[in-house]
Amino acid sequence: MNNPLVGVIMGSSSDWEVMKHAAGILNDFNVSYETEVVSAHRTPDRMFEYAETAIERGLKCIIAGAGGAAHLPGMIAAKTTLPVLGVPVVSRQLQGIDSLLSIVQMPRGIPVATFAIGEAGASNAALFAVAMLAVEDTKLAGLLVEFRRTQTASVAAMTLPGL
Ligand SMILES: Nc1c(C(=O)O)ncn1[C@@H]1O[C@H](COP(=O)(O)O)[C@@H](O)[C@H]1O
Repeated sequence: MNNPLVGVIMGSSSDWEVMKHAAGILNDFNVSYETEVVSAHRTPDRMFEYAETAIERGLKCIIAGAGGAAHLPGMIAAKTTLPVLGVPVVSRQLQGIDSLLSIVQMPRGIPVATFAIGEAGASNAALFAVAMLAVEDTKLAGLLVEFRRTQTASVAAMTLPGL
């Protein structure tokens, strides 16, 4: 693949089961991306370096997933002006409510676009990244229209089991 356009990062390898759904969507749309474990809490220096070099490395946005005290998306957003898309990962004790609130309740001035808890949020964050890139890429825009068309057709074809 070409130089990565999207960074997909997460606080721990244990987040991969959720975050792989973002990677899967980017694969489907043939969007180049990189995946890394970066933690604001456990690898703060690496987190700063990742955010500070993101623009010069050619990234256009960063999808950041974390669970529990999920400060990673907000801290990445604090150190880069790239759009940051936050994915709350389901946590063991509080089922991801803690992750969601940690990501969504940013102070004014440092936004993080926050998605739903878990797999659907990871998929939608990637679809949102695709939509942002598609603004300047007509081929990608066409793929997005096709994706919606296929989705609409598959929902229209849904049947329900009898009683
Ligand atoms: N929320 C964060 C951050 C951070 O925000 O910097 N770093 C790791 N974590 C989260 O800790 C959870 C448990 O991690 P482990 O499974 O490694 O114990 C993960 O969901 C991770 O995202």
